[in-house]
Amino acid sequence: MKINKLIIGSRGSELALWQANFVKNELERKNKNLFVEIKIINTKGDKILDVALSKIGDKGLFTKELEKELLVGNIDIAVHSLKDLQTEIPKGLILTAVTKRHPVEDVLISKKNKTTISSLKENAIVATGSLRRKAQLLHIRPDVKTVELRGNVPTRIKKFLESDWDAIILARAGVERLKLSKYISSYIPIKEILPAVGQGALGIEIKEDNFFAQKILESINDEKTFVEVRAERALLKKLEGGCQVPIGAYAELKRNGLYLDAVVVSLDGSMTFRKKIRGSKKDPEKVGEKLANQLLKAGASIILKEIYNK
Ligand SMILES: NCc1[nH]cc(CCC(=O)O)c1CC(=O)O
Repeated sequence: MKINKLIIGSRGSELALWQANFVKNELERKNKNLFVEIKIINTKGDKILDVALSKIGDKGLFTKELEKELLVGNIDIAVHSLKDLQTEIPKGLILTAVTKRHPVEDVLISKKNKTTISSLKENAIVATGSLRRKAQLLHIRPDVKTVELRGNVPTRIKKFLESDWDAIILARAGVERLKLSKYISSYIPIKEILPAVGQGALGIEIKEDNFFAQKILESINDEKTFVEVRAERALLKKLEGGCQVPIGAYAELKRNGLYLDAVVVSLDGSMTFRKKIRGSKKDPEKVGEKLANQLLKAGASIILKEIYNK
């Protein structure tokens, strides 16, 4: 009996390892005689911990080292949080599969249960490193003061508990995967804060000529999620955004079509452009590009120009 082996490369954070182990277990469950090993690879994003993400401004901060290892053949599979994976995949690599999405929304963590964005006290202090969260939050609550927050998910929660801040915002997916749900005060409705493109899904990258890995990974691909995130990623690509731009988007494949809802917000929250369209699931990229163009035309181009020129 032949035993086949695949090597997953993963960042070393607790969340990344949870995700890599999830993929390993799913692959081994669905493919008898397959053995999957996990190899930890440190990325620039894991090393630079004292600078605001928005200031490092480097696309592929959490992914480049993993991609190098793929290209030289030291690993077969890179597992990423899809939202950290840049829209432009390097030559020689492909995004071959995405896993079924976790609930996509962000959550509010405060020191009191059930706190929501609207029930935060006046002039509350909210910590977040994400321009997307900050801008959308300020749009609803211009009185709120935001402060920078970085680090892995458990570190951010720890920093929060030791601080005098009123709340922090995190992705529901990461908090729930690490079994930290008891800290969640409320789920933030999509109509208040749109998630990051790809939030809640795992993106699986391989070398384009690794046909064995490609075949095996079909077993864990979720086609519905793939169609949704293709629309979201096409929108982001058209808006030329990396992970550090105030853009939120959420696509949903329903019986009667592919819906895409997206927003571009100025950094201080004062200006916002939000639109939703429905298109065909047969061409998700077209849906993403169409909505991006509509947003640009409506005025989002002013916001993006200002940000990219900085
Ligand atoms: N930017 C870091 C990051 N990348 C993926 C997740 C959570 C998992 C996901 O959204 O899929 C997080 C933490 C967070 O934003 O709270």
